[in-house]
Amino acid sequence: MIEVRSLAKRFRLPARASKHATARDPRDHHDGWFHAVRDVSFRCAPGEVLGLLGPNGAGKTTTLRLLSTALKPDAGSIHANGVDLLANPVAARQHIGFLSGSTGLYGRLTARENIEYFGRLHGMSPAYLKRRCDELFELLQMHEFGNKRADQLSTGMKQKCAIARTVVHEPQIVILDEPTTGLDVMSAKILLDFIASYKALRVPLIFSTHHLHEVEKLCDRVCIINHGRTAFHGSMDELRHLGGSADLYDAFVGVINQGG
Ligand SMILES: Nc1ncnc2c1ncn2[C@@H]1O[C@H](COP(=O)(O)OP(=O)(O)OP(=O)(O)O)[C@@H](O)[C@H]1O
Repeated sequence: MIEVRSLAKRFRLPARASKHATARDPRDHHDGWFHAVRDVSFRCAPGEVLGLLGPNGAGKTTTLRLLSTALKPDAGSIHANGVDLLANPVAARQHIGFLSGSTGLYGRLTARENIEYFGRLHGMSPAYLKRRCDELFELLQMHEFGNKRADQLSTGMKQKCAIARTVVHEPQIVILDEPTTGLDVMSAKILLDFIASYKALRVPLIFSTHHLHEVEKLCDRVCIINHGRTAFHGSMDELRHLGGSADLYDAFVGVINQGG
């Protein structure tokens, strides 16, 4: 079980920017800091997929970077099965697979070499790594371009490769930032099936998206962030019936409008 409580993260603003702080975004203080994430809480149990939603700039990527321990929060806690991830972020990273916005692939290596490289960094043995690569190539349907250099791959191919790299070491927590960006319909379907397969593995998976149909299809639980705060956290059923209509789009818009 992943439990995130009251996370907060602020960024130092350049002097000129803080002078021009606007009243429009409540996170924009006149104190020289931008309070990107102010109070975010949610949980995700093994076998659950949690969707992180919110308007552009709401704080989703920052929250996922905090969760992955790439960024250190100013306040709040993150526990995985009762273990405090922030107490030992280096050890925590061994158990986390984090797909960030950038693919982070080495252009001169082939798709397969990239995945193998990251597997070796995680200390996987050659036999285990081969088995795992074969499995990922099958699941993500990557055979066609496995031997192509990463800098010659299409956007969608790169994204599949980046996802394979993220999960090569069979992490106990999977965090994906907008994983279907740039994927065509067929590739997105392969990826959505791949995400769904984590339910059977009982590995908690958290992903951000702007696509409500993906949430509808995959998620057990949803966290909606607005202006750096959790505006809604609950099950899909709770979200659907929030405003009386079963429509996800209406529910999402209602949560955002209510929060201001
Ligand atoms: N390093 C930083 N320094 C200053 N501000 C930052 C920094 N990183 C993020 N922000 C600001 O924090 C806010 C939240 O950004 P974040 O990338 O988390 O949003 P998001 O919800 O992922 O948005 P999107 O849906 O557009 O990807 C934005 O206003 C962004 O400009």
